[in-house]
Amino acid sequence: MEVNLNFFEQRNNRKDIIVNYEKWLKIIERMPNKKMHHLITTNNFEYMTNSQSINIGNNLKNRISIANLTLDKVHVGRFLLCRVINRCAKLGPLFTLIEDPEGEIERIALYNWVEHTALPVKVREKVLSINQVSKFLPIGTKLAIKNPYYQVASSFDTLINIEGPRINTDFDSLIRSDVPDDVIIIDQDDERFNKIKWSNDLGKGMNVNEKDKVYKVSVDDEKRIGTPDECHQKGNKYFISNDFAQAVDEYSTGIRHGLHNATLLANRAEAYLRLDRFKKALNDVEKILKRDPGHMKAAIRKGKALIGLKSYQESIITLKDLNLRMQTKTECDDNLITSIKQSVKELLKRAEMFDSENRYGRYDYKSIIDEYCEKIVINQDNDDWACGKGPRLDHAEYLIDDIEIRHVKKKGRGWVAKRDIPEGTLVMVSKAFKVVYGNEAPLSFRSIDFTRGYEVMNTATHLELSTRIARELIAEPELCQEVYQLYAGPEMVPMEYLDEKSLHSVNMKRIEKIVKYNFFEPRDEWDILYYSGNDSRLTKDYGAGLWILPSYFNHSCVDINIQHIIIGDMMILRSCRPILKDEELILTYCSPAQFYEERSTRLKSYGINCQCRLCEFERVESFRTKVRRIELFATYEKCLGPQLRLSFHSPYFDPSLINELNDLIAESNELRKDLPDLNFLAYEPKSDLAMAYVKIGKLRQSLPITKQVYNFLKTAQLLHLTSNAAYQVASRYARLGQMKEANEWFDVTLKELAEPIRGKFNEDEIQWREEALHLAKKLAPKMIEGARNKGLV
Ligand SMILES: C[S@@+](CC[C@H](N)C(=O)[O-])C[C@H]1O[C@@H](n2cnc3c(N)ncnc32)[C@H](O)[C@@H]1O
Repeated sequence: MEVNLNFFEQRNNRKDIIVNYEKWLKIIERMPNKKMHHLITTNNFEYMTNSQSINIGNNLKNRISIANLTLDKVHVGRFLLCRVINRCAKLGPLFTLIEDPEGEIERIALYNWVEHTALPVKVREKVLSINQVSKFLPIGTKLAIKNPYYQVASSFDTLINIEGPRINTDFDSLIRSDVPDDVIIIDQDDERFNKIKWSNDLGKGMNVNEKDKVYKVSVDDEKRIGTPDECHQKGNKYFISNDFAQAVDEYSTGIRHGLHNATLLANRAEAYLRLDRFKKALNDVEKILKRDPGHMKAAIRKGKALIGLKSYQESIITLKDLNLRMQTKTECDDNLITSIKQSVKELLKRAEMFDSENRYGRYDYKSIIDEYCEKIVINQDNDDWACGKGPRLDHAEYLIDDIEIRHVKKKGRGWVAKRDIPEGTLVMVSKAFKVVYGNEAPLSFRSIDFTRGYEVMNTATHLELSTRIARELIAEPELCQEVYQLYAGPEMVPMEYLDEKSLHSVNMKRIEKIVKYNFFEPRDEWDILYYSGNDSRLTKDYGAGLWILPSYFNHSCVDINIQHIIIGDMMILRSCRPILKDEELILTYCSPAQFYEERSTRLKSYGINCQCRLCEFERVESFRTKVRRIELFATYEKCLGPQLRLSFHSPYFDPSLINELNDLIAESNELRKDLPDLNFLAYEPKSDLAMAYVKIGKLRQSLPITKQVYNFLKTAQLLHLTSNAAYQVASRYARLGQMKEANEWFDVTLKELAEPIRGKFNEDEIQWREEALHLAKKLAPKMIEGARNKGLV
């Protein structure tokens, strides 16, 4: 990392460090809760896991002072004796200022410590005020930090800066510890440390008062415990402001002190539902219904909780029963009853839809795409989803009965066909276990990982994903096994060898590995956002998500038989060619259009030595051929391509470019003559060649080349590009006035766009065009606008 190290040569003096720190605390104090919440979400930048056991007693020989810390070094086997001299703040880690006995002071960041050591599970997701968090380490608390890491970190200001740090200027020094067991709180009476003289007085009122020393606090401690009624009101207040976790806390306090209170339980159930804690919601409503089977709100919430728990049939029974009871309630048919009747009807419809999706794979793709387009909108001013949770869609999962997970030679587990599967079959619909979209990684950590230098990567998104998975598992430990059974790399023992305790406890290291080997990237597949002028982070940063069942598909660069499409948080997987009984189902983890070196570097990081047709061929390709292909590519990327793009947009087109393109294509064909269906280098120059002929008015010459591009993309299975290629053929026919052919090719375009999502249209389907057009209008509005101008729509 290129950090201006001069900075450290003139370390700020004690007073400046304190003043800066306090200024920073003030900014945090004034920050709205919502933004704080965004900043606290990343909490795991682990630099080491094998903490060394150090004796911090005997003669304190392993003690190191701040002045002796070396930058960018983990001081393994040493410990830093220090005491807290200011208040704490928690963003990702817990930050505070410390001084050592020599009187040197420094900022410190304790990662994971609050989560593992001090904070009750139920308050982990909350934003803690500086006063609340300062109770963990009151001023004067003495600490021994084992294996301290003196790090170059972003300055405190940039931690809360929307833009993130400006490399080279916004860096500072920081002592950090990632392993909670490395942070030892020293008892005031610990004799080993009593003889140590501290060069500074903490000053009046700064000595730690034993009764202030609260290492395990609950946010509730601050409040007087109210009556059930007060808790109810407070809970409702939080509920209305969408703070459902806090509302649950209030209702829970009320329930604890008010024995059985149906209203509190019903409200808490609704708050749990909003937090997707369906089991807890179900528990609450079951308690109510046991005493009062006629409690309508409880019955509705039971229906909702059962949908959340994927017990669709049970939900339908509950809701139908309620519906029946509602019909008889004619005598008191007031507004409330009418609105409950309406809710029950709608909920029942949803439960029936989920049931049909889940059992038969019957999805209404039109409404799914409508829902996606509605939910993907981002507020222009604040980068937040216009629609609450973003494009997380409300649908059930589906798994065909014709496939199963089996052991596959040299690949571990994989999906295998139990029977023959025709092309275009829906084999699976999966909802993300957790997903982080490009705009959701915490602001200041989005594109730069401070610990690993300048590399711009999606690691911050991966860490955010790991953190969210960990939080989910903390709340629902029974889900651990679902996640832990996924491949976690060669260095992690398979789940079968984990003991009972490990099967139910959150293991961040394992989660990070699982994310590394199994993540998928949700992206704007159809450029809807791009074309709608939405310049949000979502168009630039890919997100990352974990989908459980799709994680068992193995990879091949080419000749795949499964195509996967991500719509919001929903992954749709279809066969893209016929699959035979006992054949493995494979999809691709990377684009075959990349060079072998790029692909194999990425695949190596997954431990894959790919044996596909393309990799096998490219591995033995002569060095000369390889170099020539790279040269051709460079010529196209750096010279010819940009020149062409300029010419396409200017009134004059230089026809000599056509010769250059033809030469380049001919040579790349020659280099790949043994594998013509996989000459990925040629298809972009070929598209340009077709366009060049259009430009000089030779449309007839352009047509066969455009068709070749389409056919190549189709056989090479670059299926996300085929609809656009088909559209080029249609438009060229339209320009020639051959409307019959133009319309035929526009039909191909619509099918290429819609079929990966909704499956093959039947030959005799009359309405197919209407449905395909509906999807195309939503997903490719720009293309449809063009088609309309050409008289194709
Ligand atoms: C997402 S998982 C796929 C399921 C995995 N095979 C399992 O047993 O859970 C990815 C891992 O599967 C293995 N894998 C996937 N495709 C492979 C291939 N073509 N050749 C060898 N190993 C492969 C690699 O170990 C890779 O890191």
